[in-house]
Amino acid sequence: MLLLVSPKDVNEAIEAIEGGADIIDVKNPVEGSLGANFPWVIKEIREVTPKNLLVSATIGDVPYKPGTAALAAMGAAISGADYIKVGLYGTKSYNQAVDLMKKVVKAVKDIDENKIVVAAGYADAYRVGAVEPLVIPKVARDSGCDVAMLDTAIKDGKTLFDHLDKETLREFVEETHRYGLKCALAGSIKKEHIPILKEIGCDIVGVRGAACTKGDRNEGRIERELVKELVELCRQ
Ligand SMILES: O=C[C@H](O)COP(=O)(O)O
Repeated sequence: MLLLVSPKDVNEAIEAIEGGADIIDVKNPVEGSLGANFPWVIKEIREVTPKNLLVSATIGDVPYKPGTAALAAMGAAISGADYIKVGLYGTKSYNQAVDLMKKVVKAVKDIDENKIVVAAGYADAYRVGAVEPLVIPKVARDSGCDVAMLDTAIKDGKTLFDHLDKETLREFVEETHRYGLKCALAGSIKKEHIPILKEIGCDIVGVRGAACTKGDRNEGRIERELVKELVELCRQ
């Protein structure tokens, strides 16, 4: 299982790289769960990241505005992101989510068909009125994405597993794999969750809080030693 770590600046990215993270996921936590960072931060992080490591960038917890999302995705791709993650926050149905993701896929793949597009839903979608998490694999498949992902929308200490149980997450993973796509799971993941995510066949686990000082995704900073511990658990 690969470890995706979400730094907010270049110094945190260096800690994630030195700690052995597989995917460096540029994020801006003050703008929300999947908050977008600035193009120049993505570019700077791409420049310090070894070529063999993937750089991911999230374009935000996006409203149902396909034009805005497509343009933001293009910006992330041009700034050097290999992975472009979209938080399906304002899309209220399967049809809206597919519509938006199709436009994002077109914008990104027109630049480089090898870039990876991630449709990210929320395990706690019921708390924010977003599209149901179990619809995300079909959204990803029907819009031409490469990865189906879940995170949590509200970062209040509740984890992915507080909203969806292991068997439901297993269904999510298996459906995603049936469609030939990869699966990423996140949401205040702690060390003890990693063996469970491996057991259900998850391909990529995403973390920020668990890699930060005192487990605090907002006030803490990513530390290489914490990243190393998480990497070891993913490799076991
Ligand atoms: O993409 C993954 C997120 O950065 C997860 O953040 P978190 O572990 O603080 O919930």
